[in-house]
Amino acid sequence: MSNTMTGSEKAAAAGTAAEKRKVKLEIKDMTKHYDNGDGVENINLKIYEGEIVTFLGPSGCGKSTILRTIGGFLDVTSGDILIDGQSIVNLPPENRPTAMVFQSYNLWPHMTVYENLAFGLKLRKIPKKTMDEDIRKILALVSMSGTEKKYPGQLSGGQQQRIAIARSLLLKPALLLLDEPFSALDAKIRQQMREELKRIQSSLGITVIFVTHDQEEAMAISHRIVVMNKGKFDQVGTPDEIYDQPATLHVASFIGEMNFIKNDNYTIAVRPEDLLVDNEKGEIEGTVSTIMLMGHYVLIMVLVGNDIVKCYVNREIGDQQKEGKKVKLTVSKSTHFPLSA
Ligand SMILES: Nc1ncnc2c1ncn2[C@@H]1O[C@H](COP(=O)(O)OP(=O)(O)OP(=O)(O)O)[C@@H](O)[C@H]1O
Repeated sequence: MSNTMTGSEKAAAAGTAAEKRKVKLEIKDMTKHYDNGDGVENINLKIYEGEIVTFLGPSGCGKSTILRTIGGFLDVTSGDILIDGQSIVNLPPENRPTAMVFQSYNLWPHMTVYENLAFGLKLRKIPKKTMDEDIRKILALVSMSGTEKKYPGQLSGGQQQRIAIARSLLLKPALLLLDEPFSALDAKIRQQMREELKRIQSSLGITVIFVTHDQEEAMAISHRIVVMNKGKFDQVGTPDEIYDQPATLHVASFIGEMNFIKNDNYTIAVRPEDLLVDNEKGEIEGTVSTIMLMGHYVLIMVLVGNDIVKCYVNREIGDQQKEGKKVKLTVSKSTHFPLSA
């Protein structure tokens, strides 16, 4: 995609490309209410072949509920779910063309890696020669060649999760469902696993639905993100679109760093990197309260009225500032929300 495109042009281009692709999953007016009334309401969504779509939102917003209704672990209250144009809501999980990977790897501890991987294939009566070949290939794909004889207890968390993903992929699902698959892993391994997942997904062209409450993870791996809040969709869009044009205050506050500056009519949402800090020119007056060197950039906290406004500036500009000094800020890009929103 051209670097000269604006965020909205990129989003439109991505949208057009998505429209041309085959719809893999369609959720139509789906509602799932638990007995206590909690759940999700009137969910509508199309996911296209070869996409990674992430459900992102705070704990309890309904991400896992939707994933489980797709996987068949929960019945829907009303509405329909279709994969490749066929309704799946009346099928048990084992008859759906989906495979689910959970946060806890769910490998059988008494079985070797090979036996864990072979289990589902044996149930499908796949001939041994084909099975061995498939297992060899999938282990290579998840960078775990040569581990066939190991037991899960002899593998690290990240390695166990690679095997769990390999096990799901062996069943050649139409849709791979991943429920917070990396949240038990430490930060560095987690980041590696994101890259691995993207590589695996693009080499197989498989359609993936990913659930996380980690916005950075969602931004890093997704073609599109569904931002959820209290059982509903707040916004569905590409990472660029969600970051540059948040549709609601919730999306604006949930994704990335954001300042909220109120005037008489609006709340102005402005990212720290979209504020220019100057000694003379600028529309907003404030006083530098703190300066922090963050590595390749500097965080300047500016007191505006009673609010602290965060600004990211380069080191050259950072070096010109001093705590206690009066400065002026210019907003280069922002989103306005009515005060009642
Ligand atoms: N089995 C259940 N019975 C009753 N209510 C439930 C049940 N499972 C979930 N809920 C409620 O439904 C809502 C959505 O829960 P869900 O687990 O889908 O959220 P989530 O976004 O996946 O959260 P988390 O990130 O914590 O897993 C919450 O209010 C939760 O309390």
